[in-house]
Amino acid sequence: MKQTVLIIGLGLIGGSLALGLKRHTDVSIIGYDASDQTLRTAKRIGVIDEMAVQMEDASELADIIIFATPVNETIRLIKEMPSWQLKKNVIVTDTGSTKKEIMKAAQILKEAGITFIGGHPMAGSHKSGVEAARAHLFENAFYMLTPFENENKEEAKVLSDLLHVTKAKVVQVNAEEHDHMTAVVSHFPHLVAASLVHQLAVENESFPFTKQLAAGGFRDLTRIASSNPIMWRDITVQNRAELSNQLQVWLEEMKRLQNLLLHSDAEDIEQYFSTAKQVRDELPISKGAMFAVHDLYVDVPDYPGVISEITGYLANDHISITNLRIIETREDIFGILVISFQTIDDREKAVECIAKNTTFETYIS
Ligand SMILES: NC(=O)C1=CN([C@@H]2O[C@H](COP(=O)(O)OP(=O)(O)OC[C@H]3O[C@@H](n4cnc5c(N)ncnc54)[C@H](O)[C@@H]3O)[C@@H](O)[C@H]2O)C=CC1
Ligand SMILES: O=C(O)C(=O)Cc1ccc(O)cc1
Repeated sequence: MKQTVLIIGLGLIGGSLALGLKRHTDVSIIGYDASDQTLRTAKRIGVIDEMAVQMEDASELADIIIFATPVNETIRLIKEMPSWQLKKNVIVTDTGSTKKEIMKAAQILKEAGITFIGGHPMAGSHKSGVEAARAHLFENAFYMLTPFENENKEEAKVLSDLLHVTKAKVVQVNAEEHDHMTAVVSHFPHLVAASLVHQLAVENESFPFTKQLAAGGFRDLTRIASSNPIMWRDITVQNRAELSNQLQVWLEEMKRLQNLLLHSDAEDIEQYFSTAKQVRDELPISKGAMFAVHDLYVDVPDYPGVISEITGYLANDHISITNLRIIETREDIFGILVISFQTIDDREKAVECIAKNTTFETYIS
């Protein structure tokens, strides 16, 4: 039976879900966004099948309603929902980065006999907006569902089956556990990234050249500080208690580091980095999670036009690249061209394409 899915909020996550869910042949996607321009763009670039002019009217037609709005806005809309005309068996879910406050607000839906199952795909990026949406965003990433305890087992199965097509790994957790774990691996790191950028801004006043030197490590560590401030304001406000606990743990860790710096010998300092390296190296990094960048290294001779030659071959085979840089070029020897792709699949096609057209060696770090 054909399912109608209404997605409210057509930014990075709502747009990516719409594109992912379109892989179902028997699902029709209606989209709504508070921004008229976003709504029109979503229709024009084929992210949604139909535009909803009024959210409340479209909700009458939906079997599944997905809120992909900033988390404070999601709570506001959930509170309005009992006055909407909805299908009897509708399943309502969201994609918000926090779950406790959202589940608390959704009590009102439970009391009105409307099924609500919280959701959070653990994949995304610092980018926002419908133009950044990608069908493959959720591939291999965990997608957490937070149904009310001992409720909606069948509906959770319907939702999992629907989401399966995105190739995400759907798991169920409770909202408290969710907010604790995401504070550790996502929300608190965001505060640290923002604070490092603030530290650089202050430093830059006395040493303006510092900013120019902010390369590799600093950029890797602070990429997420370029995310949407409104989204992170809402997440921080909703997960304040967990974040404040994490901050306390961090301050204690910084105290330990301060002692190490001031009083320990080189061996203990090395041990600190070794333990961190070991734990970091053993992290189970999922292939598709988060903002994946798949680099391909190409040994290229240093002659004029070599880069356009390679990008030309890739363009002929319709392989999109997301970034391009050269590390180390010296006259008369091979340089290393690093090409970034959005998917592993694109990178594999690029390896074949370069092998077909050139004698340049390619390798993956
Ligand atoms: N960006 C990320 O990496 C991830 C974000 N999330 C969560 O997903 C949700 C959406 O985030 P993004 O897609 O990144 O944000 P976004 O900023 O790209 O898109 C949000 C969209 O919601 C629309 N919107 C705002 N208020 C609205 C309202 N009242 N009615 C209808 N539309 C409204 C905006 O116009 C915008 O198009 C947030 O709750 C966020 O916490 C979850 C996982 C990853
Ligand atoms: O850009 C990144 O690496 C992210 O961490 C994206 C992200 C942002 C918010 C989430 O709730 C989940 C993932």
